[in-house]
Amino acid sequence: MNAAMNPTPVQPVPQPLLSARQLSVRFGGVLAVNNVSFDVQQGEVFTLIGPNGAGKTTVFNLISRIYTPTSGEIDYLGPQGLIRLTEQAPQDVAGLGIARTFQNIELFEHATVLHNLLIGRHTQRKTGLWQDLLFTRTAREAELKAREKAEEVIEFLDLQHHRDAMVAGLPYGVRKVVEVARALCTEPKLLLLDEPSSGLNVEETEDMAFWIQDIKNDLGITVLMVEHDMTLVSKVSDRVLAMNQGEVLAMGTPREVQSDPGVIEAYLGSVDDVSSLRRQTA
Ligand SMILES: Nc1ncnc2c1ncn2[C@@H]1O[C@H](COP(=O)(O)OP(=O)(O)OP(=O)(O)O)[C@@H](O)[C@H]1O
Repeated sequence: MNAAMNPTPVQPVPQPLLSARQLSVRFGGVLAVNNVSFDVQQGEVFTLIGPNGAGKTTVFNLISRIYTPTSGEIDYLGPQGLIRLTEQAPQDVAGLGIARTFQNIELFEHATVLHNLLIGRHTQRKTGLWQDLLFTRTAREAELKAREKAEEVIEFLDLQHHRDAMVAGLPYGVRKVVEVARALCTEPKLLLLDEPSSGLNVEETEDMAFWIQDIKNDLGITVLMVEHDMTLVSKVSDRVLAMNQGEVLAMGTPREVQSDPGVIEAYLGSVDDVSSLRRQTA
């Protein structure tokens, strides 16, 4: 058999988990997002950075379906195959394997850590109201599975010590981890983290970086985050998308984006800021 009859096998290109195409969002006279396209690959940590008002949160809210784009679309490789995410109802997003945390923690303050996790898991429940009320076998099995998952996540994120504590009494850094835990209880394919380091001190931010790496490496979950702390961004991101005034400025590895002249000028502003960024990411 000659070489022409036995060609080198072509490696299949992995399908992106999420593909945003030419997204634009207009709020009255403000073009918050202008023709933004990007792919998020399966298993990567993809981070949106940019100065205040760049449009990061708006892009984030398009993915979690809080907003609908003025134009453009987002495709997503969900548990049932490729779907047009921008056509899904907001309340269906969690059921599609997309979980999120919030910049300002949104937990039930007067419930324990375990109960918050069980509530988070509720989006996965396939049982109906009557099954739950009558506590049928299916409902019992779902309840058992929810508890197993919650315990597994508590152990994974080292929250055993806080398992039965009221959220209201926990330090802020622990609450941030509980929010991540609640999201993980839904067994997401895509985890959206909105400024995971906001409000955390240096040590807590380092811990958060470890958790994000473990979530990616040990659980194989794809992470898309908005983040300002460049130390955290550089440590955990595979790729970074820098935005400014609603537009894409640069996309690439943290190092590539950080040395992009457009990013340095628009995002960092001054030479002092650039040196401080280099020190942080060295
Ligand atoms: N619901 C809204 N109604 C009107 N304007 C909005 C709305 N949401 C965002 N904007 C505007 O869109 C632009 C982009 O805002 P966005 O919150 O997406 O930026 P950001 O990059 O997340 O900023 P930050 O880092 O401060 O959170 C800003 O000019 C903002 O004022």
